[in-house]
Formats: sequence, structure tokens, C-alpha cells
Amino acid sequence: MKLNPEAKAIYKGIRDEIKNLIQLKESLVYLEKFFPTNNKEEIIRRQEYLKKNLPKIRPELKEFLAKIKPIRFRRDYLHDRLLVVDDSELEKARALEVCDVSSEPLDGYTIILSTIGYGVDVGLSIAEIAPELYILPLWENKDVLKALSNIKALLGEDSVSNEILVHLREIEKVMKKRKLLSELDEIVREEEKRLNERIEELLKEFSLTLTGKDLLDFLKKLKEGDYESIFSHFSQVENEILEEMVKSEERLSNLLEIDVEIFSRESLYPVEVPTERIEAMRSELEREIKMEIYLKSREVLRKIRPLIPQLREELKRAYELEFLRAVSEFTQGFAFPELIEGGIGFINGRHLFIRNPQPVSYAVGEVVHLNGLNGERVVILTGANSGGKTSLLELISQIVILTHMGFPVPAEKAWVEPLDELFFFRRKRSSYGAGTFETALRSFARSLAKEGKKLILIDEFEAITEPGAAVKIIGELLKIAHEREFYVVIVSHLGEDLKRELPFARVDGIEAQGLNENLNLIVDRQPKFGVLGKSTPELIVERLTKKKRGKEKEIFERVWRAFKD
Ligand SMILES: Nc1ncnc2c1ncn2[C@@H]1O[C@H](COP(=O)(O)OP(=O)(O)OP(=O)(O)O)[C@@H](O)[C@H]1O
Repeated sequence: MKLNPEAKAIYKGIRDEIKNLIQLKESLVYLEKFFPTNNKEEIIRRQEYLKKNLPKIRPELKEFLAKIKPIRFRRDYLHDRLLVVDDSELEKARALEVCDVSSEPLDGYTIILSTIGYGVDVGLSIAEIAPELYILPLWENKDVLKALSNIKALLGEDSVSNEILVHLREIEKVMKKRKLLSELDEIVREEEKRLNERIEELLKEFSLTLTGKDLLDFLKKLKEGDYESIFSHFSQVENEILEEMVKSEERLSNLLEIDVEIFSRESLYPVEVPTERIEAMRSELEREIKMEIYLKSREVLRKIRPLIPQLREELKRAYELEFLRAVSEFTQGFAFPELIEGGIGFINGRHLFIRNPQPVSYAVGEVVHLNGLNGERVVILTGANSGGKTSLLELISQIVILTHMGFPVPAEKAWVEPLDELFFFRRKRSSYGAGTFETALRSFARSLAKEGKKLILIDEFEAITEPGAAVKIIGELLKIAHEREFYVVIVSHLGEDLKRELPFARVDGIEAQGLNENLNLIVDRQPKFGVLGKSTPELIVERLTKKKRGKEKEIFERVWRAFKD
């Protein structure tokens, strides 16, 4: 569908509004597929797709969909392993580009894999040689798998993520160990601190027991040269300290599941584990954990590999669902328009960007469902300042654009003929002058010259030229539009003059009904069909007469009287 720049701006406004509701960037591509189209079958296809899918959307889906992220299985090169293969397989193995390959075992690798019996037996595939490339992304995205499972459950469907999650539990233990490894420094330093505190306690108790009579005893034995009993006194505390050390090491052994002997028996207090010893422990643990992760991953992957394509499908569907969810949120209370021939109309349409708008019913062309119309294709919309004329043109555009996107529209009911073009001429308050007039005239004429089904919306064309000339120009252009069977709604204050020129046109009016107690205009936004809208300057003068004081009031009173006479 062809949209001139102003119409396109309205389309973009709608698209951005939906875009803002979409929580996942991967879902945005779906929105791009809904650019307005003039193809009736395509509009119907889109409507049917949305009619089928929107009812599935429930508000509870939102929080789970927000947690969906892509699970990327990256093809990394793993430097920790060597694959030993027969000479004849070297080329094929290297082509996998997943780890170093050799025809004989080499030093310096944590994991040695082999197809010819030099290490852990493997087949020549990435899943066998580097199963972690599949399993670790799944493990790191357990939240995504859980969310997917919840989403499917809300749809009353089963998800493969449930089965994947069950199998992933098999690597839970080793993954916990891997986490501990990353915290090894803190764990050892914490134990070291605890041990030192315990030793301090022991020493404190020990010094307390040495007071008084014990001290005299001690001195006596020293004089007598009875070192044995003095040493035995000290060794008692030494033993207790050693016992505490063993306890600490046992605690670490249990936690890390390796033998731990890291506290020096040479210096008993304060205890300090040398960094090299922690590092040695770390590399031993790392080696063990890497091997265990490899073996477990391979075991798990053998079971879940066949589920991965379906998982990919489910993730894709989740992105689509998030798009649908945003559309559903945006179109709450909207209705699907009926595609008809001969006109455009709606009942109780609500402007998308006005808060609590007064619903408005409107039509151009042959729409039998609205009373008081005679199928006029050209309509002149007149009436009160700030009555809502521009807003009505916007509302018509919104309904027409959403219809051509295949979406429901903000109205109770709507009937729209599929069009080839929407042309919206918006009056720009800032730009007046010969240049503006010429540009506008040219683009108006260009739109009139081209074939196709069209809706032309014009907001106060006369504002950019003189009223007298405007009647002639607009009159002639609208005659052409009428001959070519285009639909036109034109906002104009020159209703009476234009009506004379264009007997085929309908004139509608939005009317101000008076002033309320705060002297604000009361406007009925619903245009009256076939009725010229009364203009409001009179009401504005009345308002100023009532609001102003003194000399100014006198002036406005005189002007107001002029209206009444
Ligand atoms: N259906 C509606 N319900 C509630 N408010 C509305 C409605 N239509 C328009 N308005 C409000 O009325 C004000 C004037 O609207 P708008 O600019 O469309 O009027 P207008 O007739 O084009 O005015 P002007 O003659 O000055 O160009 C805006 O603030 C708009 O939000």
C-alpha cells in the first residue's frame, strides 16, 4: 500500500507503539511482516492468522515470555583436549575445527580423546568430542527452559524443555563443584580464618589454665630441669591445634570431594595457606572437573540431542507468541474490520493517542450501516475550532492503516474497502508561504494523477493560500477526485463556498454546544452528517467577555453585541 510521508508517519506511530510493548528483540521481525498491503487476500490471511492466534494469549504469559532468550550453541575451539586419531582420519578430524588433533598422544592436555584407543573412546563428531558445546549453553539457560515449559503449560501444550531439564539434573553435582572452584580462594581463606580463630581460643584457654598455682608448679619444674612434663603441658595444646587442622581439612575435603592437606604442621599459629598450594589444588580440581563435565555432558547429550531441533522450534514459537502478546495488549477492545467494496466507515471509533476519547462514528462512500448518508465519496468536514477535525482525520487514517496491516481496529465495528493508497495532507502550523503552497499543490496533484483506489485526507488546504483562491483550487481538485472515484475527506472552514462548487459532496459539521461553568468549550466530537458546523469565534468572544475585566471587557462586550445584532 502506498503511503505518502504524513500517512507513513501515522503508520510508524502505530508500529512504534506496538514495538514498545514487545519485550524481546527477536520478536520484532514478526511486526515487520505486517506493513500495510493493498492485497485483499493477504489482508484476509493476516486477519485469519490473528483471529486464530490472539485468543490463545493470556496475560500470565507476559512474565514468562520476558525470560526467553536465544540459546546459542557456539562452535568454540577447545584447547583443553587432544583428539588422537589414525593417520587416515586426520583430515576429517581437523575439519571439525573443535580441538587439537594428532596421530599420537601428546602431553599438555587435560582430556585425551581417541578413536584408536589412546584415551577416552570417541566417535568422530562434535557431539562426541565436545558435548559441552551443547550442554553448557543449556545449563546456563535453565531459566529459559523453565520459562518455556511454563509458557507451553499455559497453552495447554507439552514442552521438550521438561525432558531436557530432567536430564540436565545429572550434571548438577559437577556444576556445583565447578562453581566452588571459582570461589576456591574465598573458601580456603574462610577456613583459614576460622581455624586461626579456633586456635586463638585454644591459646586463650591455655593461658588461663597457666595462672596461679600452675605457674608456681611450672617454675618449680623448670628449676628441677623436668622438661618432659613442661613439654607435655605444651604438647597437649599442640595436639588440640593439630586436631583442629585435621577437622578443617576434612571440611574442605568433603566440600570439594578431593583429598585436602594444605595447612602447614610446621608453624601452628597463625596458620596461612601459601597461594601456591591453593593454585596446585585448583589445577588438580580443574582437571578432575573438566573430565567429569566432559563425560557427563556426553552421556546427557546422547539422550537429549534428538530434542534440540524441537527446542529450537519452541523458542521460535515463543518469539512469535511475544509478538502476538504485544498485538493482543495493543488491540484490547478492538474489532476486526469487514472488508467491503464502495466505502470506509466505522462505529464508535476511538483515537489511538487521545486519552479517554469520545467515540466517533464516521463514513465516506457507501457504508449502509450508518444512517443519514447517501454514499458520498467526497466529504467536507467543517466546524468548531479545536473541535476534533484533525483528530478525526487521524482516526480515519489509523483505522485504514490498521485494516491494511491485517490488524483489528479501535472501533466497535468497521467496514473498509482495501485501497492502493492513503494520502494525508496535514496542515503544518509552522510552514506558510509560496514554497509550501507549491509543494503541497504538486504532491496533491501527483496523488490525483495516479490510478488506483485511494483515500485522500486533507486538513485545511486553504490555510496555505488565500481563501478566495482556495475555493477555486480545492473545488477543481475535488472534482477530479470525484471523477476518479477517490474517497476524500477535507477539513475546511470554507464549507459553504465549497458546497456550492461541489454539489456531489457531503458537508459534515462538528459543533460546539456552548461554554461550561469554567467557560471552556463544550464540543460534541461526533460530526453531524450533512450539516454545516457552526464556527466558534462567537463562543470565544462570549468567553472573553465573561472572563475579562475593565476596559478590555467593554471591548469584548461590543464585539459580542455585533454577533447578536
Ligand atoms: N474524540 C475526541 N475525544 C476527546 N478529545 C478529542 C477528540 N477529538 C479531539 N479531541 C481533542 O480536542 C483537541 C482539538 O482537536 P483537533 O486539533 O483535532 O481539533 P481541530 O478541529 O482540528 O482544531 P483546529 O480547527 O484548531 O485545527 C485536542 O486536544 C484533542 O485531543
